[in-house]
Amino acid sequence: MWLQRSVRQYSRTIRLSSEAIWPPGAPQSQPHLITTPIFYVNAAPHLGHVYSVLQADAQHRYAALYGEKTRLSTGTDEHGMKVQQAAESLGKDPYTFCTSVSHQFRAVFDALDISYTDFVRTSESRHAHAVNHVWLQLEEKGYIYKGTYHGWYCTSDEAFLSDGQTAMKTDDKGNQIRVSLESGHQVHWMSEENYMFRLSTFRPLLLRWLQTEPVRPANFQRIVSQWLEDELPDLSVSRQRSRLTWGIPVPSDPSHTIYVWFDALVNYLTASGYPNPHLAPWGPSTHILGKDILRFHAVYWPAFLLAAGLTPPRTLLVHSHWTCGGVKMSKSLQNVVDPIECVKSYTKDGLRYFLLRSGAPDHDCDFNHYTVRTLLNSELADALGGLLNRCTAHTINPMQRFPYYNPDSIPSSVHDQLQDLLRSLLELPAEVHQWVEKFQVNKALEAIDAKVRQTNAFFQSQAPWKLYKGNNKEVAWAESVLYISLEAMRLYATLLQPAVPGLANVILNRLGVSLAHRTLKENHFLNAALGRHCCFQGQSLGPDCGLLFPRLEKKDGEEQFAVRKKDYRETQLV
Ligand SMILES: Nc1ncnc2c1ncn2[C@@H]1O[C@H](COP(=O)(O)OP(=O)(O)OP(=O)(O)O)[C@@H](O)[C@H]1O
Repeated sequence: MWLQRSVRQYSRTIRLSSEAIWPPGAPQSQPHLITTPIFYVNAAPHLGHVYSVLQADAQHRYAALYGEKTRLSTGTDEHGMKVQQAAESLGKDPYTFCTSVSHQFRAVFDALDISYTDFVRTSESRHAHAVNHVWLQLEEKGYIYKGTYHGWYCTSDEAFLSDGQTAMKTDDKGNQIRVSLESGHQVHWMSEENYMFRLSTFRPLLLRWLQTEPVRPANFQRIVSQWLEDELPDLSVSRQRSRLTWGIPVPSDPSHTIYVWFDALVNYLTASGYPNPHLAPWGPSTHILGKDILRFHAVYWPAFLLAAGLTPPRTLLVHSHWTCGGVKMSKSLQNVVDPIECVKSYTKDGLRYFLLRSGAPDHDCDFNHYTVRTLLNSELADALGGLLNRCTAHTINPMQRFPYYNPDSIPSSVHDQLQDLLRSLLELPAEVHQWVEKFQVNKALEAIDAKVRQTNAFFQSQAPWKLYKGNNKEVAWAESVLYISLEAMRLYATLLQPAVPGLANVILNRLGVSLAHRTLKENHFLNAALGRHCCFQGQSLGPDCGLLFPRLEKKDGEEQFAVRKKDYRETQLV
């Protein structure tokens, strides 16, 4: 609250006529906003972009498991020099070029079942309206002034850099060039009269915000703390229009174009409906982003929000990079993997599972097809698919139902093993919750996989198919083993919905679980084993779904597919 200005103060500074755009109505409260970065449309989407979006989608779907309403916003960042140049090189006008690439991003997100509730294009008029509005507020409050920027500019990253953020390198032609230390891209000296934002003023407030530990995992929070140890220079927030025409003009001075990162970051406000006076202005937000854009989100963005009298982000969830041959997968290096090709090879849920299960937020991961195939075969085809098949196969479950659990049937020799299994199953939702909170969905999936294997081992050790041939007590124990395994499967499928919604849906349909029983809110598992009523006992299974995830075979030449590999090591510095 110490950061939030009143709605009245916020609306007092409105100069543009919002009434012309939004009809009058009562302000509505805003559900928590989860966002991906918006993606720069200078080239087609690759697997790295998909990873950011999948992480956000998993957070959004996970909140829904607990009945929490969130919104998920993504989109495309369409202004700036790189897009202007990419369009020129193809002889297209920038808007036509942006539209076609933006559609490609959207098609990829749709192919992966990303449940976004808004897709913002920065070329939309609602976005220009939001950007103008923020700019005018900042200008009116004296946070924007005209000055002269002297310093390094990296067009590739659209970033202003200090001397210390650059280094000299020798390019492949033997020339000495200056590059950004962070990205390796070449920088150029720039001296230009433009508009400056008083970033320096906001250092104390940013330090206070940082005390709320908004940046996760902790290693990235430490990086931001280090940045804020030094004084912050003011930030150039415009380019002369004569140099950059493809962008939003400064509202009070059309001879300048608004800096592309100022423009892009405001997309999060656009997604919240800002500056619609009939909506609550800006609620809690969680931004998911790659580590390459941490400074923009952890320094500039909260400063812009604070300057506009709005609350800084509640959480920044930062992830590391996918690499190809040890080098960051990136559009400009062209060492990219095509997500659509991957969906064709591994299925939508296969790709989702691999990326979320293998990608780690705190360190880079290398992509290769052998690892994908091995992981999916082991965890989805063999372990998860195997368990589903075991407890639903007609030979083992001829009645095709959840059987009754009988505590008197438990053999004394199995007592400890059963207690262990039940305890670990009942602890699983809390364990998963803790990993998701820490932005370690990979660990959450690892925990689920471990329990799937434990359940498989339990099933195998009890061999219910043999017990069915024995006495009444043995048959009752066989039914109890089946009940526990089906309930475990129901738990896994429920918890897997945020990561692999399609596969989870297949499992829950096969188990005959109604939509009302698919959340974690007021949904209990293994009730009968805990001596409580369980509505699933005696309930029929759903229709047979066949193999859950057929094993993947190695394809000839798969090493080449989708990796459009120029010699990126050579091009890295030019
Ligand atoms: N290799 C990657 N691994 C993980 N995430 C990535 C990767 N590349 C891009 N992203 C995600 O997409 C966001 C936008 O990336 P961007 O559009 O700059 O892609 P890029 O391929 O690095 O482009 P360029 O080569 O032009 O710098 C990143 O901040 C990050 O969230």
